Amino acid sequence: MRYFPLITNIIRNISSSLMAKSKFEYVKQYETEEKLLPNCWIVVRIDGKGFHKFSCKHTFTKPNDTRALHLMNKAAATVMQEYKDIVLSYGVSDEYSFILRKETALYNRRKDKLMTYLNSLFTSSYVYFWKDYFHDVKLKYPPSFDSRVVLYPSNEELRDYLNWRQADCHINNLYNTTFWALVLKSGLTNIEAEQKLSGTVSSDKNEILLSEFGINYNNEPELFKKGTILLRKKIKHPVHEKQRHVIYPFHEDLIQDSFWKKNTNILKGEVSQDYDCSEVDKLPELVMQQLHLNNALLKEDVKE
Ligand SMILES: Nc1nc2c(ncn2[C@@H]2O[C@H](COP(=O)(O)OP(=O)(O)OP(=O)(O)O)[C@@H](O)[C@H]2O)c(=O)[nH]1
Ligand SMILES: [Mg+2]
Ligand SMILES: [Mg+2]
Repeated sequence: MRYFPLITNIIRNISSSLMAKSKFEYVKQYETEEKLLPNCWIVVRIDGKGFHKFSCKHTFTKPNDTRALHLMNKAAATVMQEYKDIVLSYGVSDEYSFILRKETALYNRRKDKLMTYLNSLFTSSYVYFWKDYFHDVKLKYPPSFDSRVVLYPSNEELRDYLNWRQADCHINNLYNTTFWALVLKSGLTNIEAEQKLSGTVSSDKNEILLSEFGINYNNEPELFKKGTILLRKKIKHPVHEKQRHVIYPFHEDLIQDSFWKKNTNILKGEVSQDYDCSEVDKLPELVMQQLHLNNALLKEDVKE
């Protein structure tokens, strides 16, 4: 009988902790969830936090670092492979926009779920694949990205959104190309270069590039001038000829109607389209990786 008080104590403790669970659970009611409007295009745009500093710390090439841009594309392609309702992604500099088809029912269109899953998969992929693009350049600290969701009710607004981002890419790239030519090739200070460019229009910058540096801006890489459009395409595997879905990078003008006439599936909300990539040896590296091919292997296989 002398154990009785001990046992009652234990029972009291267990029951009070059980009660505590239900007593505290009311806080769950404070959670809210936002469902995105039906029948609207969903755009999730992510952007690197403080990439001005990040690019300096990791000695990115100025004004464009091809390794960094390809790493961004790899991270975005990883997101598209996971989320099939993304019909198009557009990337430039330290940002990427993901376009989900109007009808998507992914996570019941819960805003928090969509935004945080896309962002965290992008961010972890950026870190995960870092060494494949930067090799012996060590990642000095963990990068992070912000994200926002924007809804567009019409195709016209969606197209204008993408036009806006690509026009921004063009304006910034023309400015940066001229600015860094003045600093790195003519020895101007940053302030002098800024002063020289203030008040100039596009044609003035084209003229400076051509007359002072012999650079024809039109011949700059499309990756820099247009950014990257990722689309899901069905292509014929170059070796065993089976149809395969891949995320394919394009560096084209999406402001033109011709882009939308070629890629009719996007506005219809169809997630992929057949693509005839007849020039096998010109397959982008990003696609080669998805087909588990490397250049040497491909050449051998194609010869056979
Ligand atoms: N050198 C170099 N810098 C780059 C490259 N891509 C992006 N950056 C840098 O990243 C910056 C991105 O611009 P923002 O996103 O407006 O600025 P941020 O510093 O990231 O600041 P927040 O986005 O407001 O956190 C550019 O201004 C560049 O400094 C690149 O290829 N080469
Ligand atoms: Mg940024
Ligand atoms: Mg940015």
